[in-house]
Amino acid sequence: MGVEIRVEGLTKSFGSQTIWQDVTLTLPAGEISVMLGPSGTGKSVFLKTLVGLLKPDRGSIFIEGRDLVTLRESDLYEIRKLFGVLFQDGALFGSMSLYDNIAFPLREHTRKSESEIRQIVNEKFELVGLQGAEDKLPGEISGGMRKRAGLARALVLDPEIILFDEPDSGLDPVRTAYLNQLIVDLNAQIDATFLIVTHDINTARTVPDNIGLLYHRHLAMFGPREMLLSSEEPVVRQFLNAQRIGPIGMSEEKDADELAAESGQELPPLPPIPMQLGTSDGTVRRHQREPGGWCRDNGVTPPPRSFSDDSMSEPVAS
Ligand SMILES: Nc1ncnc2c1ncn2[C@@H]1O[C@H](COP(=O)(O)OP(=O)(O)OP(=O)(O)O)[C@@H](O)[C@H]1O
Repeated sequence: MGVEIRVEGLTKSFGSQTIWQDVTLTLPAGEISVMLGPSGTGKSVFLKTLVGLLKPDRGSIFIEGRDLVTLRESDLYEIRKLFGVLFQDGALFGSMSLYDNIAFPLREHTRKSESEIRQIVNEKFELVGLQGAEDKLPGEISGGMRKRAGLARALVLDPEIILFDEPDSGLDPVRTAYLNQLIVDLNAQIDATFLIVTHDINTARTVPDNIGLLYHRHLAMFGPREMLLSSEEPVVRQFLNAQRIGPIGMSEEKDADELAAESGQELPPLPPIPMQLGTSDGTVRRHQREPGGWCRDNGVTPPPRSFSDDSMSEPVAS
């Protein structure tokens, strides 16, 4: 069914380098959330902290009423079983067939028989559309297939929460579109809580229920997709619309001179809010919101032509 993750006042640093501080957000149960941010803002560190691989300096991560940050290693082990993680490169063992890679967590963490394992592994192969590739080695398949195999492995212990670390990295736009569709279909089928770290603006604009933006060592905003896509907040507006004008510079923040030079320039209008990507068979996800619902409920007028079919054909350059 998916579980809620409530993050409160989370702060992480390495030595004297603060990565982010005071991050507070709730990943709603069963919903798809995306975390965005310029390179190096600590998105991967955030994922690793959620799953308990890194310890924060301060703050709490509540899952099912327990604070992960204060748990002993033995209890943390139990909570970690709720998570499936798709790492950037799939993190597959190069010398094992895809079948053995995907069976690995079941052989390591359960006492299931080989025939039970076969049944589960076959089911996951089918779920990610990799039937027939069981005997291949990771080096023999394309990057897109490796991501699918990594996803099948992340699913094998039936997680309640799935973390995707840049699922689209290294994929061409067509493969990214297929993977995004798989993510949405999967969410409809298994109803787990999804968090996706991505750089891909089109993914961020169309796939999730919620969007977060890490910037300059803090969480600039987190909330429903329509809230961020209609936001006039300069950093959010610049990032989600892939524009040069705004506070984000080439390496970090722009300095005062750079900002002054831009001060007379008019910002391009907000592009239409696209329709959210639906499931491939038309079934409605349990947490899917009605298009325009957030804007209407909050008295926000969305940009012209939002939520129309032609808004889908206007991808934002990323
Ligand atoms: N184990 C570690 N020890 C010390 N510093 C680290 C460690 N892991 C990450 N960092 C630093 O934390 C910062 C954030 O890294 P992270 O990989 O989370 O960024 P990111 O937002 O995911 O970047 P990108 O979008 O480029 O993948 C970087 O400056 C990185 O060098």
